[in-house]
Amino acid sequence: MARKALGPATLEIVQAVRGHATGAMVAAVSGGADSLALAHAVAHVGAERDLPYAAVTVDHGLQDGSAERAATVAEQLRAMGYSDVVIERVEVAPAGRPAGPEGDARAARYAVLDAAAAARGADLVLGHTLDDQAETVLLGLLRGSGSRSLAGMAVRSGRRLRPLLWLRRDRTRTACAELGLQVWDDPHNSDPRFTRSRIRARLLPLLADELGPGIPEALARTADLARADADLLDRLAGDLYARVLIPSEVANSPQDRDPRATERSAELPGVLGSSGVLGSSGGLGSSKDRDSSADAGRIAGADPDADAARRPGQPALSCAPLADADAALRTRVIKRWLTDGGAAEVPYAHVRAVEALITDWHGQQEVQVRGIAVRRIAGELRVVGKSGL
Ligand SMILES: Nc1ncnc2c1ncn2[C@@H]1O[C@H](COP(=O)(O)OP(=O)(O)OP(=O)(O)O)[C@@H](O)[C@H]1O
Repeated sequence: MARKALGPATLEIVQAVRGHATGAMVAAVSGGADSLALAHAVAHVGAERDLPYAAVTVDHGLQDGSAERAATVAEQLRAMGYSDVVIERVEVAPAGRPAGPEGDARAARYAVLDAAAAARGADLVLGHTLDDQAETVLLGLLRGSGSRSLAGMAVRSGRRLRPLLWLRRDRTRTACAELGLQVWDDPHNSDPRFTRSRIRARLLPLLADELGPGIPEALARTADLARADADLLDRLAGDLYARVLIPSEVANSPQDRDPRATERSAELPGVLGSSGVLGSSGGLGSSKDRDSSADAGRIAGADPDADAARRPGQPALSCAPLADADAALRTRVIKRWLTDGGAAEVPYAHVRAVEALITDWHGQQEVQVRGIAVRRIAGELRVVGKSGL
């Protein structure tokens, strides 16, 4: 690698990598300005510290000429001093899957990038910048997400390292100009069909025009604060989950059921016919023609049908301690339990409907979540089968 004086933007990026490099590194390089500037810095720091370094570029095969582009990126990397350069061709699943082609491409990309880093015992070094972080936070806000989503990306997450997360994107472009690197601009990044592209190209510039500079930095700060909160809450929720989870052997044994629920349901014959929230068979109203005494028996665990419908090997959740818990922890526990139980994705409304079985219990029927059906039986939440949702 040529050893001439580094330009100011290049030096900033090298400093960022110096600040986080602890061992072998694999740079993930798309050929855009962020990852090319990053790749240069990884090679620079690897050489000066005698750390092994490699680079991977992923060809998703989604655009014409993608193979040639990947070959060009590989050439640029070798010219920077890389001897270990890998072009990974990935198959992206057909459109129509829940994540869509973008999500599929991302999942396939991360799978090969993570594997390349793991095979070398290296950190996977990614070129996300502060602007990417700001866009992520805005996307989360606009979707009505919780603090985990607002938390965006961490500089380090396992083997994944994002040393440029506190640098503005224009610095990487300037660095590439300083280095004489030819940058590839992904047409997807400016394609107005993608929400992220519109946020990048229109919304953030509009916010800067209307509110002045510093918005991306403020959003990145929001991510940092939200991440600290989300980490704490996730840890506390993990502890609570361990306390309220009833292993499947116990959950499936009728004699271990909470007798208080039996008493309670016996006191509530008049409301036990209420229809399950979000159930495919009904809305929120009560179905008057149901046999409330049969429901009372089912909730008390005396109905053999309820036993037959229960999924074997599925742990239950104890309702009483969850009723006393803070909502932030309760909803996290519910979401995790539903996901562990086989729910594909859990929309907020479904978490709230399951939560109502704990906090607003009046004998509801089963709640249908994505992929599974949940009921409260004898003071426990149980997965009782698959849902049609
Ligand atoms: N085709 C690719 N090959 C190798 N690395 C890539 C590729 N595309 C993206 N990367 C890596 O991921 C970083 C972020 O790129 P980009 O924002 O396009 O991807 P992303 O991972 O989908 O990000 P996000 O999670 O923000 O959507 C790049 O700087 C680069 O390090």
